[in-house]
Amino acid sequence: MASATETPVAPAPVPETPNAANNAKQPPAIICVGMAGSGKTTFMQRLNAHLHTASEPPYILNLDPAVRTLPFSVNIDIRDSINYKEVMSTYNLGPNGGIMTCLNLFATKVDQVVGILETRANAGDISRILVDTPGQIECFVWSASGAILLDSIASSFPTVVAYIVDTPRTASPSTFMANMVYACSILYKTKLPMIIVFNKTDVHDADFAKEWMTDFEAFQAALQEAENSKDDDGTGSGGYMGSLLNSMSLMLDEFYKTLSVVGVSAMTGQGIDDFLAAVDEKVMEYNSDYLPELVRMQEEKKKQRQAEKEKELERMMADLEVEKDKKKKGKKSTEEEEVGGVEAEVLSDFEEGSEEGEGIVERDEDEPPVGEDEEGLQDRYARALNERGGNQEEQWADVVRQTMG
Ligand SMILES: Nc1nc2c(ncn2[C@@H]2O[C@H](COP(=O)(O)OP(=O)(O)OP(=O)(O)O)[C@@H](O)[C@H]2O)c(=O)[nH]1
Repeated sequence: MASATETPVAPAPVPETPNAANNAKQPPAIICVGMAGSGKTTFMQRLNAHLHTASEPPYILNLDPAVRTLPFSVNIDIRDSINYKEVMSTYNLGPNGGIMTCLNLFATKVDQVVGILETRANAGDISRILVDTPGQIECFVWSASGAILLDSIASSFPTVVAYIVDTPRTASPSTFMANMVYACSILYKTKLPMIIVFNKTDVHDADFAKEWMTDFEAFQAALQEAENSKDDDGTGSGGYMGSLLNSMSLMLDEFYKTLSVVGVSAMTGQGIDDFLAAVDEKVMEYNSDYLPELVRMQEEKKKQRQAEKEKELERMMADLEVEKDKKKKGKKSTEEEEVGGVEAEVLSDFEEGSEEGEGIVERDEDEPPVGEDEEGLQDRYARALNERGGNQEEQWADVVRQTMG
């Protein structure tokens, strides 16, 4: 079976270094992630209706290729450019592989998508960008293409992740903890400001969750109670599970401090204003904490790429030099062959350890006797000096020029 990774994955586009001042003025992008059935689509529908009523129309982006129908109109839809069923059958993929492959294909168009968003944002006719994502969170958050899409949006717009939680199904300490660990992993992966949205509060109030997140002892008490009985999953939390949850809740205490928490009902619209207030708060956090870090990281990447380019150039130049040297050497050895081998002649003049001369090279008959040549040169200097007037230094310079030249 072909794997999703065999299909083209977008070469990580290099988002332009974000302009901090410009980014701060852009409308916020809200990325809705959450487990299947948590109510992402219904939440987006409610948010869309709410913003339209307030005459602040959002711009909607759907990144879920597998969704059949959406109860609101979408401005950019992954399904318009990629057919999920066709991708599955072409590449012989299962549902998750199909989603990942669609995202991979769509990520190759991310520049166009961000370009469209920027044009609309600059025209000033959108208040927020809402992004719906597949319920299979890992297909989006942990995939290369998901990261490319997120990074590209986040480098152009103040971006906030809204993690939607199905509140009634999170009422037991163990499922609550599992959800929080998942949220923590998303925060760790995206490094974006996050809002935990406890949805379906019309069915189950989210106060218990807020309490567990702020009061460690309250969570411990709930844990103890679950240990003593069977929790609503019928699994219980006794034994090692209890102590594991205990330690995890301690660890997550720090994580909770970085979050905004709101309870909403996508069905009734309750809590939507609180959510929008939390978005404004997180946009401030994006501008103060995330953006400078993003700029720093992208500057670093740019430098790294520049250094790599320079290294590549150096290597290329070195290769060229080697080629040149090789050519020169080739030429020289041909010349040497032509003149009968200069090196061979030199070696024959210095017959090391030979019986006749013990390493002393005998001079040819036509060579002047040793020392005569040097004396001749000195004589010539002296003669020239005597022939010239002027001070000694000038004379000497002239002589040197004459004799050497
Ligand atoms: N009572 C109640 N039900 C809700 C609420 N929000 C969503 N639901 C229901 O939860 C179910 C799942 O909602 P969706 O919006 O499709 O959830 P989703 O997260 O988009 O699902 P996937 O696209 O499959 O990941 C639907 O039956 C909704 O009607 C809510 O606030 N209250």
